[in-house]
Amino acid sequence: MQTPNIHLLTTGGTIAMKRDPASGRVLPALDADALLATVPALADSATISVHPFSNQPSAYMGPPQWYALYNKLQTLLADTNVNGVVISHGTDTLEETAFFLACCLATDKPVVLTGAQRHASEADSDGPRNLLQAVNVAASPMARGRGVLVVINQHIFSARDVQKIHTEQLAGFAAGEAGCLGSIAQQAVYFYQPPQPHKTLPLTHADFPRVDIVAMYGGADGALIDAAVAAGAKGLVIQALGAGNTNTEQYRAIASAIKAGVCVAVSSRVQQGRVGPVYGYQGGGQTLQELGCLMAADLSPQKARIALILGLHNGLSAPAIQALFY
Ligand SMILES: NC(=O)C[C@H](N)C(=O)O
Repeated sequence: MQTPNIHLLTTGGTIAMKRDPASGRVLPALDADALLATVPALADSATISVHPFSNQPSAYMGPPQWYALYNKLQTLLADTNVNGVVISHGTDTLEETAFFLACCLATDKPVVLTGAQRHASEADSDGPRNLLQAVNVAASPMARGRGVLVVINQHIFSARDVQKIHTEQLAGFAAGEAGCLGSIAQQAVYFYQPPQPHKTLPLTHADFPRVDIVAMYGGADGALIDAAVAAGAKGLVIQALGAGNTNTEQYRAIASAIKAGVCVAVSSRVQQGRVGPVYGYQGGGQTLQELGCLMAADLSPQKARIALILGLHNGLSAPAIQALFY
C-alpha cells in the first residue's frame, strides 16, 4: 500500500514552545522541521511535507491570519497527491481557527488541528503524541468527508462542537453534549458515527467586519455595548446568562445597538445547552428576540462571533445568519 502524503502546516503554540533557560520564559522555540523531528515515528505513518505558516501563540490568531491560512490550505488541498493536512496550533484559540476553517473550507480531505497542553521542554509533553495521532487521523480514509477535525489526547472532535475546557490538563478539550466523533487507540483510528453532510460559506475578500463579544454578569451596565458600537462594530455577540438572559441596562443598550444597524446575537456563558426565547422579563431571552436579536443555539460566544463575522462578510440576511448558528 502507498504511504499517505500529509502536509504539516505549523502555526506555533505550546507544542512548538520551550522554556528559555536564560529568562525562564516559555517562548516559541521549535521551527517546523524541529517540530517534525520530535516525532520520529511519523515516518512510519505518512510522508510528511512541512509548511511553516507562523510560530506564535494562538492568542495572536484572528481573522487576517485565518484568511491567510484558508488561502494556504486551498493551495495545499488542490494537490491531487495529498491525502490530508495537519495544522499544529496553540490550544487557546484552536477551536476558533478550526471553526472558521470548518465554515469555509470546501474539501473532502481531512484537515486536522492539534496542539499541546505541555511545552516541548517538559519531559512528559503531550505534543509528540498528539501530532502522531493527528497525522494518523489525517491519513485515514475514514476521516474523509467529515470537515475540519481536532485531535487531542486520543480523541477526535468536530470543529463545531469542540471547546477547550481545562487550562492545563491533557484531557483539555471536550465537545459537551455532542461528544467526540471518534478516538485513536494504538495508532488505529475509530469513528463512532458516519460523516455528516455540512455546508460551507465562500470567502470572497479579505475584509472582515468588526464583531465584538460583550459579557453579561451581575451588575453589568450597557457601557461596553455602547463602546463596541462607537468603535465601529457591525455585529455583537452577547455572552448572556443561562438560556440567553441579560438585565434592563444591557437590554436598553442592545435596543439602541440594533436601532443603529448592528446585528446582535445572543450566546451563553454556560458551557452546555442552547439559548432561546425562554424568559419574558425585560432583558430575558424572549424580549431580546423580540428586539431582533439572533439566538446562537449552542455555539459558544467565540464561535457565534465567527459565524456572525462570516455571515456579515457574505452579506447574508438576519434569518440566513440565524440558520448558520445551527
Ligand atoms: N497550550 C497552548 O498552546 C497555549 C498557548 N498559550 C497557545 O495557545 O499558544
